[in-house]
Amino acid sequence: MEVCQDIQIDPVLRDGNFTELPMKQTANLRANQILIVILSGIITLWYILLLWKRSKLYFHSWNVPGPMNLPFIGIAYLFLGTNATDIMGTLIKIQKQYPNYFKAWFGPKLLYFLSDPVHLEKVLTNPKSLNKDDLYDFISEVIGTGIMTAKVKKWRKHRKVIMPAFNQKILESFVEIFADQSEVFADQLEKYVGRKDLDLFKLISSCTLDIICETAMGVKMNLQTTDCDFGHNLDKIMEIVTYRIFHIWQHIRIMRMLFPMNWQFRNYEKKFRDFTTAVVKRKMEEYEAAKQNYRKSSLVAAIEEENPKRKLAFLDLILENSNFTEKELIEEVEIFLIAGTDTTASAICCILTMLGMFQDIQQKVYEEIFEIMGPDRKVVPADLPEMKYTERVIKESLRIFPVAAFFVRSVGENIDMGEFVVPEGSSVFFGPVHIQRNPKYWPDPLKFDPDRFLPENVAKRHPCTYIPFSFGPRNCIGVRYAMMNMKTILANTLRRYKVFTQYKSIKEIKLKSNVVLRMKDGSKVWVESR
Ligand code: HEM
Repeated sequence: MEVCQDIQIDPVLRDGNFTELPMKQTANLRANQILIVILSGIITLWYILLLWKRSKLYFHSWNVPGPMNLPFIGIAYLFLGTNATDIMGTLIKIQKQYPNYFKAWFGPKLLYFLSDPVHLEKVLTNPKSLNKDDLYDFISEVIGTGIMTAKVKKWRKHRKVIMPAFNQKILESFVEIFADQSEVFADQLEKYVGRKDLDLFKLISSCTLDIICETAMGVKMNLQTTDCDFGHNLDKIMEIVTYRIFHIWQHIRIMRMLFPMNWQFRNYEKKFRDFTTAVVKRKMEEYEAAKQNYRKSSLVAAIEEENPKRKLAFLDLILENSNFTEKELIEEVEIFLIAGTDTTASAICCILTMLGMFQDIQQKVYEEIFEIMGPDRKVVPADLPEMKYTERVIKESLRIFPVAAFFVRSVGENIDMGEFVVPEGSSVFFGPVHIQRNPKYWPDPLKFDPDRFLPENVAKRHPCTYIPFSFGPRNCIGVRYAMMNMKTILANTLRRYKVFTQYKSIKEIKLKSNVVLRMKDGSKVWVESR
Protein backbone atom coordinates (compact mmCIF):
# COMPACT_ATOMS: atom_id res chain seq x y z
CA MET A 1 0.00 0.00 0.00
CA GLU A 2 2.74 2.39 0.96
CA VAL A 3 4.43 1.82 -2.35
CA CYS A 4 1.23 2.86 -4.18
CA GLN A 5 0.93 6.01 -2.21
CA ASP A 6 4.40 7.08 -3.41
CA ILE A 7 3.27 7.24 -7.06
CA GLN A 8 2.57 10.84 -8.17
CA ILE A 9 -0.44 11.02 -10.54
CA ASP A 10 -1.09 14.05 -12.77
CA PRO A 11 -4.20 15.70 -11.15
CA VAL A 12 -5.80 16.24 -14.59
CA LEU A 13 -5.56 12.55 -15.45
CA ARG A 14 -6.58 11.47 -11.93
CA ASP A 15 -9.74 13.57 -11.92
CA GLY A 16 -10.58 12.92 -15.57
CA ASN A 17 -10.98 16.64 -16.19
CA PHE A 18 -9.45 16.93 -19.65
CA THR A 19 -10.96 20.32 -20.38
CA GLU A 20 -8.36 21.71 -18.06
CA LEU A 21 -5.44 20.62 -20.31
CA PRO A 22 -3.08 23.55 -20.67
CA MET A 23 -2.98 25.31 -24.09
CA LYS A 24 0.55 24.06 -24.95
CA GLN A 25 -0.44 20.41 -24.39
CA THR A 26 -3.54 20.79 -26.60
CA ALA A 27 -1.42 22.23 -29.42
CA ASN A 28 1.01 19.32 -29.12
CA LEU A 29 -1.85 16.85 -29.30
CA ARG A 30 -3.13 18.53 -32.48
CA ALA A 31 0.32 18.50 -34.07
CA ASN A 32 0.63 14.78 -33.27
CA GLN A 33 -2.79 14.08 -34.78
CA ILE A 34 -1.88 15.95 -37.96
CA LEU A 35 1.41 14.05 -38.16
CA ILE A 36 -0.41 10.72 -37.79
CA VAL A 37 -2.89 11.69 -40.52
CA ILE A 38 -0.06 12.70 -42.90
CA LEU A 39 1.91 9.52 -42.19
CA SER A 40 -1.16 7.33 -42.68
CA GLY A 41 -1.82 9.19 -45.96
CA ILE A 42 1.73 8.57 -47.17
CA ILE A 43 1.58 4.88 -46.21
CA THR A 44 -1.82 4.46 -47.90
CA LEU A 45 -0.58 6.22 -51.05
CA TRP A 46 2.58 4.11 -51.09
CA TYR A 47 0.48 0.97 -50.65
CA ILE A 48 -1.90 1.96 -53.48
CA LEU A 49 1.07 2.68 -55.77
CA LEU A 50 2.59 -0.66 -54.80
CA LEU A 51 -0.66 -2.48 -55.59
CA TRP A 52 -0.86 -0.59 -58.87
CA LYS A 53 2.72 -1.49 -59.77
CA ARG A 54 2.06 -5.11 -58.96
CA SER A 55 -1.42 -5.20 -60.51
CA LYS A 56 -0.20 -7.23 -63.50
CA LEU A 57 1.40 -9.75 -61.15
CA TYR A 58 -1.80 -10.01 -59.07
CA PHE A 59 -3.90 -10.27 -62.21
CA HIS A 60 -1.95 -13.21 -63.63
CA SER A 61 -1.35 -15.03 -60.36
CA TRP A 62 -4.59 -14.75 -58.37
CA ASN A 63 -5.94 -18.14 -59.50
CA VAL A 64 -2.60 -19.98 -59.46
CA PRO A 65 -2.53 -22.34 -56.44
CA GLY A 66 0.01 -21.97 -53.66
CA PRO A 67 0.50 -21.93 -49.88
CA MET A 68 -1.04 -19.22 -47.71
CA ASN A 69 0.64 -15.83 -48.17
CA LEU A 70 0.73 -13.27 -45.36
CA PRO A 71 0.54 -9.55 -46.19
CA PHE A 72 3.96 -8.02 -46.99
CA ILE A 73 6.02 -11.14 -46.20
CA GLY A 74 4.19 -13.79 -48.28
CA ILE A 75 5.48 -17.27 -47.38
CA ALA A 76 8.62 -15.97 -45.63
CA TYR A 77 7.04 -16.97 -42.29
CA LEU A 78 7.51 -20.62 -43.27
CA PHE A 79 11.27 -20.13 -43.00
CA LEU A 80 11.25 -18.36 -39.62
CA GLY A 81 13.83 -19.94 -37.32
CA THR A 82 14.95 -22.41 -39.96
CA ASN A 83 18.52 -23.53 -40.56
CA ALA A 84 20.14 -25.03 -43.68
CA THR A 85 18.41 -28.40 -43.11
CA ASP A 86 14.95 -27.07 -42.37
CA ILE A 87 15.08 -24.80 -45.43
CA MET A 88 15.47 -27.78 -47.75
CA GLY A 89 12.86 -29.80 -45.81
CA THR A 90 10.38 -26.91 -45.93
CA LEU A 91 10.83 -26.46 -49.67
CA ILE A 92 10.39 -30.18 -50.38
CA LYS A 93 7.28 -30.30 -48.17
CA ILE A 94 5.60 -27.39 -49.97
CA GLN A 95 6.51 -28.69 -53.41
CA LYS A 96 5.02 -32.12 -52.60
CA GLN A 97 1.62 -30.48 -52.11
CA TYR A 98 1.76 -28.90 -55.57
CA PRO A 99 3.22 -31.49 -57.96
CA ASN A 100 3.12 -29.36 -61.14
CA TYR A 101 3.36 -25.70 -60.22
CA PHE A 102 2.51 -23.17 -57.56
CA LYS A 103 3.05 -19.52 -56.82
CA ALA A 104 4.21 -17.81 -53.65
CA TRP A 105 5.06 -14.30 -52.61
CA PHE A 106 8.39 -14.01 -50.89
CA GLY A 107 8.31 -10.49 -49.48
CA PRO A 108 7.81 -8.22 -52.50
CA LYS A 109 8.80 -10.95 -54.94
CA LEU A 110 6.35 -13.17 -56.84
CA LEU A 111 7.89 -16.60 -57.35
CA TYR A 112 6.63 -19.43 -59.54
CA PHE A 113 7.79 -22.91 -58.59
CA LEU A 114 7.60 -24.98 -61.76
CA SER A 115 7.99 -28.75 -62.01
CA ASP A 116 6.56 -29.64 -65.39
CA PRO A 117 9.36 -30.20 -67.95
CA VAL A 118 7.43 -28.38 -70.69
CA HIS A 119 7.08 -25.31 -68.43
CA LEU A 120 10.76 -25.53 -67.45
CA GLU A 121 11.91 -25.61 -71.03
CA LYS A 122 9.81 -22.56 -71.89
CA VAL A 123 11.54 -20.50 -69.20
CA LEU A 124 15.06 -21.87 -69.46
CA THR A 125 15.24 -21.33 -73.22
CA ASN A 126 13.45 -17.97 -73.30
CA PRO A 127 15.99 -15.25 -74.28
CA LYS A 128 14.14 -12.80 -72.01
CA SER A 129 14.57 -15.07 -68.96
CA LEU A 130 18.33 -15.33 -68.94
CA ASN A 131 18.81 -12.93 -66.03
CA LYS A 132 19.31 -14.42 -62.58
CA ASP A 133 16.93 -13.25 -59.88
CA ASP A 134 18.17 -10.54 -57.53
CA LEU A 135 18.37 -13.15 -54.73
CA TYR A 136 21.78 -13.75 -56.35
CA ASP A 137 22.81 -10.33 -55.06
CA PHE A 138 23.76 -12.13 -51.84
CA ILE A 139 26.25 -14.18 -53.84
CA SER A 140 27.38 -11.09 -55.78
CA GLU A 141 28.18 -9.46 -52.45
CA VAL A 142 30.96 -12.03 -52.09
CA ILE A 143 32.11 -12.69 -55.63
CA GLY A 144 30.92 -9.66 -57.56
CA THR A 145 29.16 -9.93 -60.90
CA GLY A 146 31.09 -12.54 -62.84
CA ILE A 147 29.55 -14.95 -65.35
CA MET A 148 27.34 -16.71 -62.76
CA THR A 149 25.62 -13.61 -61.43
CA ALA A 150 26.08 -11.06 -64.25
CA LYS A 151 23.17 -9.39 -65.99
CA VAL A 152 22.59 -10.57 -69.56
CA LYS A 153 24.66 -7.97 -71.44
CA LYS A 154 27.81 -8.63 -69.43
CA TRP A 155 27.06 -12.37 -69.21
CA ARG A 156 26.94 -12.74 -73.02
CA LYS A 157 30.32 -11.03 -73.41
CA HIS A 158 31.96 -13.03 -70.63
CA ARG A 159 30.47 -16.39 -71.60
CA LYS A 160 31.80 -15.86 -75.16
CA VAL A 161 35.30 -15.25 -73.83
CA ILE A 162 35.28 -18.01 -71.19
CA MET A 163 33.56 -20.78 -73.19
CA PRO A 164 36.62 -21.59 -75.39
CA ALA A 165 38.66 -22.19 -72.21
CA PHE A 166 36.41 -25.23 -71.58
CA ASN A 167 37.22 -26.86 -74.94
CA GLN A 168 38.02 -30.58 -75.11
CA LYS A 169 41.79 -30.11 -75.60
CA ILE A 170 42.12 -27.89 -72.53
CA LEU A 171 39.93 -30.20 -70.43
CA GLU A 172 42.03 -33.19 -71.46
CA SER A 173 45.16 -31.34 -70.37
CA PHE A 174 43.61 -31.09 -66.88
CA VAL A 175 43.19 -34.85 -66.48
CA GLU A 176 46.74 -35.16 -65.15
CA ILE A 177 45.84 -32.67 -62.38
CA PHE A 178 42.58 -34.55 -61.64
CA ALA A 179 44.59 -37.80 -61.45
CA ASP A 180 47.43 -36.44 -59.27
CA GLN A 181 45.13 -34.74 -56.79
CA SER A 182 42.75 -37.69 -56.55
CA GLU A 183 45.74 -39.93 -55.83
CA VAL A 184 46.56 -37.62 -52.91
CA PHE A 185 42.91 -37.97 -51.82
CA ALA A 186 43.18 -41.78 -51.96
CA ASP A 187 46.40 -41.56 -49.89
CA GLN A 188 44.58 -39.45 -47.29
CA LEU A 189 41.81 -42.08 -47.07
CA GLU A 190 44.41 -44.64 -45.94
CA LYS A 191 44.37 -43.06 -42.46
CA TYR A 192 40.64 -43.74 -42.18
CA VAL A 193 40.48 -47.38 -43.31
CA GLY A 194 37.81 -49.14 -41.23
CA ARG A 195 36.94 -45.92 -39.33
CA LYS A 196 33.34 -44.79 -39.18
CA ASP A 197 34.29 -41.27 -38.11
CA LEU A 198 35.50 -40.47 -41.64
CA ASP A 199 34.42 -36.93 -42.59
CA LEU A 200 34.26 -37.63 -46.31
CA PHE A 201 32.99 -34.20 -47.32
CA LYS A 202 35.89 -32.45 -45.60
CA LEU A 203 38.50 -34.65 -47.30
CA ILE A 204 36.94 -34.56 -50.74
CA SER A 205 36.23 -30.82 -50.72
CA SER A 206 39.93 -30.16 -50.02
CA CYS A 207 40.67 -32.33 -53.05
CA THR A 208 38.18 -30.57 -55.35
CA LEU A 209 39.41 -27.18 -54.13
CA ASP A 210 43.04 -28.18 -54.82
CA ILE A 211 41.94 -29.21 -58.32
CA ILE A 212 40.01 -26.01 -59.00
CA CYS A 213 42.84 -23.79 -57.71
CA GLU A 214 45.32 -25.50 -60.00
CA THR A 215 43.11 -25.65 -63.10
CA ALA A 216 41.49 -22.23 -62.71
CA MET A 217 44.46 -20.22 -61.42
CA GLY A 218 47.48 -22.42 -62.00
CA VAL A 219 48.27 -22.41 -58.26
CA LYS A 220 49.13 -25.53 -56.28
CA MET A 221 47.49 -25.03 -52.88
CA ASN A 222 48.17 -28.46 -51.28
CA LEU A 223 45.08 -28.04 -49.10
CA GLN A 224 44.80 -31.81 -48.74
CA THR A 225 48.13 -32.17 -47.02
CA THR A 226 48.46 -28.88 -45.15
CA ASP A 227 46.35 -27.24 -42.49
CA CYS A 228 44.72 -24.29 -44.24
CA ASP A 229 41.36 -22.68 -43.48
CA PHE A 230 40.64 -21.59 -47.07
CA GLY A 231 38.03 -24.34 -47.60
CA HIS A 232 36.46 -23.67 -44.21
CA ASN A 233 36.10 -19.95 -45.05
CA LEU A 234 34.39 -20.75 -48.32
CA ASP A 235 32.00 -23.14 -46.56
CA LYS A 236 31.07 -20.53 -43.95
CA ILE A 237 30.50 -17.88 -46.63
CA MET A 238 28.03 -20.15 -48.44
CA GLU A 239 26.25 -21.06 -45.19
CA ILE A 240 25.67 -17.38 -44.43
CA VAL A 241 24.60 -16.63 -48.02
CA THR A 242 21.90 -19.38 -47.81
CA TYR A 243 20.68 -18.05 -44.47
CA ARG A 244 20.39 -14.57 -45.95
CA ILE A 245 18.49 -15.69 -49.02
CA PHE A 246 15.74 -17.43 -47.04
CA HIS A 247 15.41 -15.06 -44.07
CA ILE A 248 13.64 -12.07 -45.39
CA TRP A 249 14.69 -9.56 -42.73
CA GLN A 250 18.25 -10.19 -43.91
CA HIS A 251 17.23 -8.67 -47.26
CA ILE A 252 17.31 -5.23 -45.64
CA ARG A 253 20.93 -4.14 -45.58
CA ILE A 254 20.70 -2.29 -42.26
CA MET A 255 19.22 -5.41 -40.60
CA ARG A 256 22.02 -7.56 -41.99
CA MET A 257 24.59 -5.17 -40.55
CA LEU A 258 23.13 -5.53 -37.06
CA PHE A 259 23.64 -9.29 -36.89
CA PRO A 260 26.97 -10.54 -35.46
CA MET A 261 26.88 -12.96 -38.39
CA ASN A 262 27.71 -9.95 -40.59
CA TRP A 263 31.11 -9.43 -38.91
CA GLN A 264 31.96 -13.10 -39.31
CA PHE A 265 30.88 -12.86 -42.93
CA ARG A 266 33.12 -9.85 -43.58
CA ASN A 267 36.02 -11.65 -41.95
CA TYR A 268 35.65 -14.81 -44.05
CA GLU A 269 35.06 -12.77 -47.18
CA LYS A 270 38.17 -10.65 -46.64
CA LYS A 271 40.42 -13.69 -46.28
CA PHE A 272 38.91 -15.21 -49.43
CA ARG A 273 39.28 -11.95 -51.42
CA ASP A 274 42.86 -11.32 -50.25
CA PHE A 275 43.86 -14.71 -51.57
CA THR A 276 42.26 -14.46 -55.02
CA THR A 277 43.45 -10.87 -55.46
CA ALA A 278 47.04 -11.89 -54.70
CA VAL A 279 46.91 -14.75 -57.23
CA VAL A 280 45.45 -12.60 -60.03
CA LYS A 281 47.98 -9.81 -59.40
CA ARG A 282 50.86 -12.29 -59.54
CA LYS A 283 49.52 -13.76 -62.80
CA MET A 284 49.21 -10.34 -64.42
CA GLU A 285 52.80 -9.50 -63.50
CA GLU A 286 53.97 -12.86 -64.83
CA TYR A 287 52.29 -12.04 -68.13
CA GLU A 288 53.84 -8.61 -68.41
CA ALA A 289 57.26 -10.18 -67.86
CA ALA A 290 56.61 -12.97 -70.38
CA LYS A 291 55.41 -10.45 -72.96
CA GLN A 292 58.54 -8.34 -72.65
CA ASN A 293 61.00 -11.23 -72.54
CA TYR A 294 59.63 -13.09 -75.51
CA ARG A 295 58.00 -10.30 -77.52
CA LYS A 296 55.30 -12.71 -78.64
CA SER A 297 51.96 -11.57 -79.92
CA SER A 298 50.39 -14.43 -78.02
CA LEU A 299 50.96 -14.45 -74.29
CA VAL A 300 50.09 -18.12 -74.07
CA ALA A 301 52.73 -18.89 -76.73
CA ALA A 302 55.26 -16.90 -74.68
CA ILE A 303 54.47 -18.88 -71.54
CA GLU A 304 54.67 -22.14 -73.47
CA GLU A 305 58.06 -21.20 -74.90
CA GLU A 306 59.33 -20.22 -71.48
CA ASN A 307 58.14 -23.42 -69.82
CA PRO A 308 56.63 -25.95 -72.24
CA LYS A 309 55.73 -28.32 -69.39
CA ARG A 310 53.66 -25.77 -67.54
CA LYS A 311 49.91 -26.40 -67.67
CA LEU A 312 47.79 -23.50 -68.80
CA ALA A 313 45.03 -22.58 -66.37
CA PHE A 314 41.66 -20.97 -67.15
CA LEU A 315 43.09 -17.68 -65.93
CA ASP A 316 45.93 -17.84 -68.51
CA LEU A 317 43.44 -18.44 -71.29
CA ILE A 318 41.07 -15.71 -70.18
CA LEU A 319 43.96 -13.25 -69.85
CA GLU A 320 45.03 -14.16 -73.36
CA ASN A 321 41.63 -13.79 -74.98
CA SER A 322 40.05 -10.87 -73.20
CA ASN A 323 40.64 -7.35 -72.07
CA PHE A 324 39.06 -8.01 -68.66
CA THR A 325 40.11 -5.66 -65.88
CA GLU A 326 41.85 -6.97 -62.78
CA LYS A 327 38.51 -6.81 -60.92
CA GLU A 328 36.74 -8.82 -63.63
CA LEU A 329 39.48 -11.46 -63.61
CA ILE A 330 39.18 -11.80 -59.84
CA GLU A 331 35.40 -12.17 -60.13
CA GLU A 332 35.65 -14.94 -62.73
CA VAL A 333 38.26 -16.87 -60.77
CA GLU A 334 36.12 -16.65 -57.64
CA ILE A 335 33.09 -17.92 -59.55
CA PHE A 336 35.01 -21.05 -60.55
CA LEU A 337 36.03 -21.63 -56.93
CA ILE A 338 32.46 -21.22 -55.70
CA ALA A 339 30.71 -23.05 -58.54
CA GLY A 340 33.12 -25.93 -58.97
CA THR A 341 34.28 -26.97 -55.50
CA ASP A 342 31.39 -27.89 -53.22
CA THR A 343 29.16 -29.03 -56.09
CA THR A 344 31.69 -31.66 -57.17
CA ALA A 345 32.59 -32.60 -53.59
CA SER A 346 28.96 -33.11 -52.58
CA ALA A 347 28.30 -35.08 -55.77
CA ILE A 348 31.21 -37.46 -54.98
CA CYS A 349 29.90 -37.93 -51.41
CA CYS A 350 26.45 -38.85 -52.75
CA ILE A 351 27.86 -41.21 -55.39
CA LEU A 352 30.07 -43.04 -52.86
CA THR A 353 27.13 -43.31 -50.46
CA MET A 354 25.02 -44.89 -53.20
CA LEU A 355 27.86 -47.28 -54.07
CA GLY A 356 28.19 -48.14 -50.37
CA MET A 357 24.45 -48.85 -50.22
CA PHE A 358 24.32 -50.90 -53.44
CA GLN A 359 27.33 -53.20 -53.37
CA ASP A 360 26.39 -54.98 -56.62
CA ILE A 361 26.48 -51.65 -58.49
CA GLN A 362 29.82 -50.78 -56.85
CA GLN A 363 31.21 -54.12 -58.04
CA LYS A 364 30.13 -53.35 -61.63
CA VAL A 365 31.75 -49.90 -61.52
CA TYR A 366 34.94 -51.40 -60.07
CA GLU A 367 35.06 -54.08 -62.78
CA GLU A 368 34.61 -51.49 -65.52
CA ILE A 369 37.38 -49.30 -64.14
CA PHE A 370 39.69 -52.28 -63.61
CA GLU A 371 39.11 -53.48 -67.14
CA ILE A 372 39.94 -50.07 -68.63
CA MET A 373 42.99 -49.10 -66.62
CA GLY A 374 44.06 -52.05 -64.51
CA PRO A 375 44.91 -51.89 -60.81
CA ASP A 376 47.19 -48.85 -60.73
CA ARG A 377 47.85 -47.28 -64.13
CA LYS A 378 47.53 -43.51 -64.12
CA VAL A 379 44.22 -42.25 -65.51
CA VAL A 380 44.60 -40.68 -68.97
CA PRO A 381 42.02 -38.70 -71.00
CA ALA A 382 41.27 -41.63 -73.34
CA ASP A 383 40.01 -43.72 -70.37
CA LEU A 384 37.19 -41.38 -69.47
CA PRO A 385 34.78 -41.85 -72.42
CA GLU A 386 35.17 -45.61 -71.90
CA MET A 387 33.69 -45.39 -68.38
CA LYS A 388 30.12 -45.72 -69.64
CA TYR A 389 28.56 -47.57 -66.71
CA THR A 390 30.33 -45.26 -64.23
CA GLU A 391 28.86 -42.30 -66.10
CA ARG A 392 25.35 -43.73 -65.72
CA VAL A 393 25.96 -44.19 -62.00
CA ILE A 394 27.09 -40.55 -61.68
CA LYS A 395 24.01 -39.36 -63.57
CA GLU A 396 21.62 -41.48 -61.50
CA SER A 397 23.19 -40.16 -58.31
CA LEU A 398 22.82 -36.57 -59.56
CA ARG A 399 19.18 -37.36 -60.31
CA ILE A 400 18.39 -38.33 -56.73
CA PHE A 401 20.84 -35.81 -55.26
CA PRO A 402 21.01 -32.81 -57.62
CA VAL A 403 23.70 -30.95 -55.73
CA ALA A 404 22.87 -27.52 -57.17
CA ALA A 405 19.86 -27.32 -54.87
CA PHE A 406 18.00 -24.52 -56.61
CA PHE A 407 18.35 -21.70 -59.11
CA VAL A 408 16.15 -18.72 -59.81
CA ARG A 409 15.52 -16.78 -63.03
CA SER A 410 13.95 -13.40 -63.46
CA VAL A 411 11.21 -13.33 -66.12
CA GLY A 412 11.54 -10.51 -68.69
CA GLU A 413 8.32 -11.06 -70.67
CA ASN A 414 4.98 -12.85 -70.15
CA ILE A 415 5.41 -16.57 -70.76
CA ASP A 416 2.24 -18.41 -71.71
CA MET A 417 2.08 -21.87 -70.12
CA GLY A 418 -1.39 -22.72 -71.40
CA GLU A 419 -3.28 -22.98 -68.09
CA PHE A 420 -1.59 -19.87 -66.69
CA VAL A 421 0.81 -17.07 -67.58
CA VAL A 422 4.12 -16.43 -65.83
CA PRO A 423 4.13 -12.63 -65.93
CA GLU A 424 6.98 -10.27 -66.70
CA GLY A 425 8.50 -9.06 -63.43
CA SER A 426 8.02 -12.35 -61.58
CA SER A 427 10.70 -14.98 -61.00
CA VAL A 428 10.87 -18.72 -61.50
CA PHE A 429 12.34 -20.99 -58.86
CA PHE A 430 13.78 -24.33 -60.03
CA GLY A 431 14.28 -27.12 -57.52
CA PRO A 432 15.71 -30.07 -59.45
CA VAL A 433 15.08 -32.47 -56.52
CA HIS A 434 11.39 -32.08 -57.01
CA ILE A 435 11.21 -32.88 -60.71
CA GLN A 436 13.94 -35.51 -60.58
CA ARG A 437 12.12 -37.45 -57.84
CA ASN A 438 8.69 -37.02 -59.38
CA PRO A 439 7.05 -40.47 -59.99
CA LYS A 440 5.25 -39.04 -63.00
CA TYR A 441 8.56 -38.84 -64.89
CA TRP A 442 10.68 -41.28 -62.86
CA PRO A 443 8.78 -44.46 -61.92
CA ASP A 444 9.79 -45.73 -58.46
CA PRO A 445 11.85 -42.54 -58.01
CA LEU A 446 13.87 -43.62 -54.99
CA LYS A 447 15.11 -46.78 -56.70
CA PHE A 448 18.77 -46.34 -57.66
CA ASP A 449 18.85 -47.57 -61.24
CA PRO A 450 21.74 -46.37 -63.46
CA ASP A 451 20.09 -47.96 -66.51
CA ARG A 452 17.60 -45.11 -66.55
CA PHE A 453 20.45 -43.39 -68.40
CA LEU A 454 20.87 -45.95 -71.17
CA PRO A 455 20.56 -43.97 -74.43
CA GLU A 456 17.28 -45.69 -75.39
CA ASN A 457 15.71 -44.71 -72.04
CA VAL A 458 17.03 -41.13 -72.19
CA ALA A 459 15.46 -40.75 -75.66
CA LYS A 460 11.99 -41.46 -74.19
CA ARG A 461 12.11 -38.59 -71.70
CA HIS A 462 11.66 -34.85 -72.07
CA PRO A 463 15.17 -33.33 -71.63
CA CYS A 464 13.93 -31.06 -68.85
CA THR A 465 12.97 -33.95 -66.57
CA TYR A 466 16.70 -33.99 -65.70
CA ILE A 467 18.31 -30.64 -64.95
CA PRO A 468 21.21 -31.06 -62.45
CA PHE A 469 23.32 -28.72 -64.61
CA SER A 470 20.35 -26.50 -65.54
CA PHE A 471 19.33 -26.29 -69.20
CA GLY A 472 19.48 -23.92 -72.17
CA PRO A 473 22.03 -21.24 -73.02
CA ARG A 474 22.75 -20.38 -69.38
CA ASN A 475 23.43 -23.91 -68.20
CA CYS A 476 26.54 -25.00 -66.27
CA ILE A 477 29.66 -24.10 -68.22
CA GLY A 478 31.63 -26.70 -66.24
CA VAL A 479 29.48 -29.76 -66.96
CA ARG A 480 32.14 -31.67 -68.98
CA TYR A 481 34.90 -30.61 -66.62
CA ALA A 482 32.83 -31.89 -63.68
CA MET A 483 32.08 -35.25 -65.32
CA MET A 484 35.75 -35.84 -66.23
CA ASN A 485 36.86 -34.83 -62.75
CA MET A 486 34.32 -37.07 -61.01
CA LYS A 487 35.20 -40.10 -63.15
CA THR A 488 38.91 -39.68 -62.38
CA ILE A 489 38.28 -39.33 -58.64
CA LEU A 490 36.07 -42.45 -58.65
CA ALA A 491 38.63 -44.45 -60.63
CA ASN A 492 41.41 -43.64 -58.16
CA THR A 493 39.25 -44.24 -55.09
CA LEU A 494 37.50 -47.46 -56.09
CA ARG A 495 40.64 -49.19 -57.33
CA ARG A 496 42.08 -48.96 -53.83
CA TYR A 497 39.05 -49.17 -51.55
CA LYS A 498 35.73 -50.86 -51.07
CA VAL A 499 33.14 -48.36 -49.92
CA PHE A 500 30.38 -48.94 -47.33
CA THR A 501 27.72 -46.76 -45.74
CA GLN A 502 25.69 -46.98 -42.57
CA TYR A 503 22.54 -45.83 -44.40
CA LYS A 504 20.17 -48.66 -45.27
CA SER A 505 17.90 -46.82 -47.70
CA ILE A 506 17.72 -43.58 -49.68
CA LYS A 507 14.53 -42.67 -47.82
CA GLU A 508 16.38 -42.21 -44.53
CA ILE A 509 18.86 -39.68 -46.02
CA LYS A 510 17.86 -36.15 -45.01
CA LEU A 511 19.06 -33.21 -47.08
CA LYS A 512 20.35 -29.77 -46.28
CA SER A 513 21.41 -26.88 -48.45
CA ASN A 514 24.25 -24.38 -48.29
CA VAL A 515 23.20 -23.32 -51.80
CA VAL A 516 24.84 -26.67 -52.57
CA LEU A 517 22.69 -29.63 -51.51
CA ARG A 518 24.28 -32.03 -49.05
CA MET A 519 23.35 -34.94 -46.80
CA LYS A 520 22.29 -33.55 -43.44
CA ASP A 521 24.03 -36.23 -41.38
CA GLY A 522 26.97 -36.62 -43.75
CA SER A 523 27.54 -39.57 -46.04
CA LYS A 524 28.20 -42.07 -43.18
CA VAL A 525 30.69 -43.74 -45.50
CA TRP A 526 33.65 -45.85 -44.45
CA VAL A 527 36.26 -47.61 -46.56
CA GLU A 528 38.17 -50.90 -46.48
CA SER A 529 41.32 -51.58 -48.50
CA ARG A 530 40.86 -53.91 -51.50
C1 HEM B 1 28.62 -31.78 -60.09
C2 HEM B 1 29.09 -30.58 -60.35
C3 HEM B 1 28.31 -29.39 -60.82
C4 HEM B 1 26.95 -29.18 -60.85
C5 HEM B 1 25.85 -30.13 -60.42
C6 HEM B 1 26.75 -27.85 -61.39
C7 HEM B 1 25.50 -27.27 -61.60
C8 HEM B 1 25.30 -26.00 -62.10
C9 HEM B 1 24.02 -25.37 -62.27
C10 HEM B 1 22.67 -26.00 -61.95
C11 HEM B 1 24.23 -24.14 -62.80
C12 HEM B 1 23.18 -23.09 -63.11
C13 HEM B 1 23.08 -22.19 -61.90
C14 HEM B 1 22.13 -21.06 -62.04
O1 HEM B 1 21.39 -20.95 -63.04
O2 HEM B 1 22.12 -20.25 -61.13
C15 HEM B 1 25.65 -23.97 -62.94
C16 HEM B 1 26.25 -22.83 -63.42
C17 HEM B 1 27.61 -22.66 -63.51
N1 HEM B 1 28.58 -23.60 -63.22
FE1 HEM B 1 28.27 -25.49 -62.58
N2 HEM B 1 27.96 -27.29 -61.67
C18 HEM B 1 28.94 -28.20 -61.35
C19 HEM B 1 30.29 -28.04 -61.50
C20 HEM B 1 30.90 -26.93 -62.02
C21 HEM B 1 32.32 -26.79 -62.23
C22 HEM B 1 33.35 -27.86 -61.91
C23 HEM B 1 32.53 -25.53 -62.71
C24 HEM B 1 33.82 -24.84 -63.11
C25 HEM B 1 34.95 -25.39 -63.27
C26 HEM B 1 31.24 -24.89 -62.83
C27 HEM B 1 31.04 -23.61 -63.28
C28 HEM B 1 29.80 -23.02 -63.44
C29 HEM B 1 29.62 -21.66 -63.90
C30 HEM B 1 30.72 -20.68 -64.25
C31 HEM B 1 28.25 -21.44 -63.96
C32 HEM B 1 27.53 -20.17 -64.43
C33 HEM B 1 27.25 -20.32 -65.91
C34 HEM B 1 26.51 -19.13 -66.51
O3 HEM B 1 25.74 -18.45 -65.82
O4 HEM B 1 26.71 -18.91 -67.70
N3 HEM B 1 30.27 -25.77 -62.41
N4 HEM B 1 26.28 -25.11 -62.51
